[in-house]
Amino acid sequence: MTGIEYDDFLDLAYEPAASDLVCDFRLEPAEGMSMEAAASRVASESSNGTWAALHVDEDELTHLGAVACDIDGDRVTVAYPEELFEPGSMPQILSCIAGNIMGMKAVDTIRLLDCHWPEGLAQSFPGPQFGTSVAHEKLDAGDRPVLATVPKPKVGLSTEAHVRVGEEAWRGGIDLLKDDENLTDQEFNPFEDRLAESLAARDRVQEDVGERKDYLVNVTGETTEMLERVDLVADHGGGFVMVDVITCGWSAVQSVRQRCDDHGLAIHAHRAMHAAFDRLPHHGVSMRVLAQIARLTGVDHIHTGTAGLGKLANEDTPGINEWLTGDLYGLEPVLPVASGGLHPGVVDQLLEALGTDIIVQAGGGIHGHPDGTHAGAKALRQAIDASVEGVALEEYAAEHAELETALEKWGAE
Ligand SMILES: O=C(O)[C@@](O)(COP(=O)(O)O)[C@H](O)[C@H](O)COP(=O)(O)O
Ligand SMILES: [Mg+2]
Repeated sequence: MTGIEYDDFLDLAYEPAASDLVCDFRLEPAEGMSMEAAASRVASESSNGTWAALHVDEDELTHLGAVACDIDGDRVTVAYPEELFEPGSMPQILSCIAGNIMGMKAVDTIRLLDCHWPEGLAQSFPGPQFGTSVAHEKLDAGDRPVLATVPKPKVGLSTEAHVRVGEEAWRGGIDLLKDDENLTDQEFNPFEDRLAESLAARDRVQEDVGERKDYLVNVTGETTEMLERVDLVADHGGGFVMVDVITCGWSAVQSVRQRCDDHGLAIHAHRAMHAAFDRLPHHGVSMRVLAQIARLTGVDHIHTGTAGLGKLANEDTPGINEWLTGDLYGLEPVLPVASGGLHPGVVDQLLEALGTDIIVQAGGGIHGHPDGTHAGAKALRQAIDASVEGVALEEYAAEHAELETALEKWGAE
């Protein structure tokens, strides 16, 4: 017989094995609880332990206990044996490292900060099908950022109006038209009509301007319905789908990835609701970890923030982007998306902070242009061209009226 109790899950001399999944947490023990005691409870409850001491027949047990192996201030490192996990199942992994421990009384707060993925477990996931290569495999962005726009207002436009706005933006220099997160298949703008007519407009524009364009159509919905929408996108000749990965859940993302593999479609990951997990610095799951999960499960692009330049709060965009594009056992890199409150006046600072291997999305920053969508799109493209060429926006604006008007309207911050 062997006994299993909380103290068995703490070993500060333990060196993680190469095959272990190693997670970094920030935690505040409950009043009267030591950091060691709290750490052992985190390791226990997130692997195979529980609050009562257990007595199990040695012959009947596979040792799957995690180990709290380092404590540094409010940081605790826990190493998980790979046998604990079902290869290729993100929901199962999260049920361990971000499951019940998030609600334990033993800690006042707990945040999963970072994960160090072992090769075996990482490679049990497909990773992106295209990743950063979409910029030249599916579009003609070359060395500049890919440009995207969401028609605004977010919802309520008829299909006809949506397509008109898209065509104006594409003709103004935008590469990707994108649905907003709350536009799916509503009566005022039904999914298949919107899809078919937008792609027809895309084809007209491509014919005229000689530059590839595409559409990030939002397929988000019930999983079976979502997979049928993915098939429809392929039937109509689209190259991309958009999925809201947090609201859908990772198992749905994994199903969409498989279906997109069949059709050669790229996946744009929007992340509505991410802030419910990552906004509070002492609790939840960091955006860094959410981005890691997104890369493993196979999205090609994901929103990661604007390095503080936009309207939404974000954490460590440069660090997350570095992880998304760095080496990971041969998995494709993910193209980060900067979006939210952006306009031509901040483009130079944005590229300075995040580089050019990104997607820049502007909705209000294009459709709010005083001269309308087409001028707004031209102004954003001009700001990008100026910044890539290293010319100051104001100087470039002197020769480009649309950019000049945008700078007058929104300034350079
Ligand atoms: O609805 C919006 O707010 C946006 O369409 C941006 O519109 P604007 O360009 O008009 O601001 C995006 O959903 C956010 O950028 C998502 O946030 P994040 O990129 O941080 O995930
Ligand atoms: Mg939106």
